[in-house]
Amino acid sequence: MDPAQEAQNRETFRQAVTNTLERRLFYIPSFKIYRGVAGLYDYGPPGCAVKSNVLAFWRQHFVLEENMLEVDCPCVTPEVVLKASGHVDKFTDLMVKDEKTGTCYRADHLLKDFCKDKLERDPNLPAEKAAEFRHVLAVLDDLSSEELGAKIKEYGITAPDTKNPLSAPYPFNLMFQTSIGPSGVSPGYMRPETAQGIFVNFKDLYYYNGNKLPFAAAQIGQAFRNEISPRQGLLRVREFTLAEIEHFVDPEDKSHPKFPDVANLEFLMFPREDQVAGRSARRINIGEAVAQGVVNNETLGYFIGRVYLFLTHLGIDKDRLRFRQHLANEMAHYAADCWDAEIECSYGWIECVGIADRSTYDLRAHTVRLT
Ligand SMILES: Nc1ncnc2c1ncn2[C@@H]1O[C@H](COP(=O)(O)OP(=O)(O)OP(=O)(O)O)[C@@H](O)[C@H]1O
Repeated sequence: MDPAQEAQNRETFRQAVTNTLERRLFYIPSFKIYRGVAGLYDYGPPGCAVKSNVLAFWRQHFVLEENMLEVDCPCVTPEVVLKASGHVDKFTDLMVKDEKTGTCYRADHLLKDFCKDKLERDPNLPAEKAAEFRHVLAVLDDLSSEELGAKIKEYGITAPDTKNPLSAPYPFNLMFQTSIGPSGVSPGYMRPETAQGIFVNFKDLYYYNGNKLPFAAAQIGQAFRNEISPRQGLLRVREFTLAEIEHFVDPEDKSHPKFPDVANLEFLMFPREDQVAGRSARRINIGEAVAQGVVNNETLGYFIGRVYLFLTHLGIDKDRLRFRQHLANEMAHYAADCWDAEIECSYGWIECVGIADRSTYDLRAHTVRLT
């Protein structure tokens, strides 16, 4: 089937599924009677039931089976915590503005849409150009602000709704700001991740664990990100439930006693080198990936394996599940190595779980702030 027809069929199928889910109240655009707010959704009765089943299984698979220490921390977080963690200065996406209307777009999304559209819908695209667009898609997350701006200019990309020219890309902080208390002098943010609640409690949790490493702490709760232009339905929203684990390990010894339990698993992996070279994801044995240094250490490998088991038990097709290593620039400000579990759906490969070796970044950051 030609690519344009395939893209059209995918769109029609997705529309049908979306309509059914909305009609049956799996989810509803929030504040719909007031015309809604982009990126905010309510779950109706069946949606609540699915969500609560998934979270119950998550708690069983990770927290209970691994004896993790569960915590439950506030969503409103004082600025000092998120300043120390780096989120105030670095939790940004690159944004471009329609120069006439001021409408904002995520710069990387516009470039991605442009390249995908050319590849899918232009039957006369020369092979050389097709290879170039494929390369841009492969390294998209690695592009700097200047490189993104240059590509947008080179390809003549304009605002999707008006075709007006776009500004140069600039960073936009994704956190919702607020103030704590009536005086307005105590700034705070709605947490963009639940992990910081675990890090600031590290000392007490370590004590609770008998002053012994390794141990893991877990938290399920709401996270808030003021996404620039949310789309893709429930996949990219401004408030969502995160289930996070922080596993604390001796930085000099990242072996994991239960690694042999997962070492024989084999699944699709997409290491950094393969992405840059334009190769496809391939089946790799996780034991070998760790032995060859493709995955940095046993602890990271163990959790990649456990996430694979979690997702496939939930019913995710193993042929549509891959673990993709972050490119060098793509990694969040805190990560030393990072692998995303991505699931292929009608929007393409979508990140569903991030598994990062955050090294000592967070504990150091809070320690430095307090000394
Ligand atoms: N706006 C969002 N809406 C829904 N889920 C999200 C959103 N942002 C992140 N997630 C999910 O939370 C997980 C952990 O977030 P993480 O900080 O790793 O995302 P991220 O790498 O910042 O996302 P991206 O780079 O795509 O913006 C992701 O794997 C993703 O599944």
